[in-house]
Amino acid sequence: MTTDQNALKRAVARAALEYVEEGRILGVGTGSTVDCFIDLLPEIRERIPACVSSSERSTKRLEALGFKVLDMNDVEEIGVYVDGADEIDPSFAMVKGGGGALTREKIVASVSKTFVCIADASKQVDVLGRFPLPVEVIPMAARAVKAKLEALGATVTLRDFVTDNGNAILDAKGLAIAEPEKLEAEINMWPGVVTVGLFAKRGADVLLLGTTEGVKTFAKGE
Ligand SMILES: O=C(CO)[C@H](O)[C@H](O)COP(=O)(O)O
Repeated sequence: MTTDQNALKRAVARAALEYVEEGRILGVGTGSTVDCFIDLLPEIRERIPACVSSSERSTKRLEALGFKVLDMNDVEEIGVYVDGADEIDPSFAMVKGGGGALTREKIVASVSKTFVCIADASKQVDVLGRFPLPVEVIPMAARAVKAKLEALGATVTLRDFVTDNGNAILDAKGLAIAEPEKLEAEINMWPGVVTVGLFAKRGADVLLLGTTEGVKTFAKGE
């Protein structure tokens, strides 16, 4: 990653602070952009009673800074969820899971009112699929799910990684994802699939995009 890209990540992380609601539980995602966001949170500590987090990695970082991290089962609804993306298309559908946290990310996103995506400009695409699509699977299903992804035309690799949930990740390269919601629904149905890293049915609501001309803000449907 270049220094420029890092600067863009820090800029969108700072812009996301404005979306943190006073007195409400904050949903915190995972990744290098979110790390920048977490590192800025002490500046607005008094606004944040507690957080929920989408990974052990973010939980550790939050707790090291003195934030309370709640169990998702103790939380009914989250106001704002701030997370990154590996790709985002014009309909605000995303590919996520480059950091391996896709399942918990989807769970937190599903109970959040507003999903604020923070991303540098390199993540914006017309059609999803340039970034390999991560699929979290129960380990015994890896071979069967790999074969199904290959039948869709993907080149699939088993990531050398164990998720926070004890599962495996397949990375499917070479899919041009013209209908993300349809593909998300299809892959979700396969036996052994825990989560596909397509966030189309529940995509982002706001995109804060880091560009060389500054942070651009987009709202879904505008
Ligand atoms: O989905 C994710 C982790 O599972 C991340 O949001 C995604 O990989 C983007 O990460 P980064 O901010 O490091 O580019």
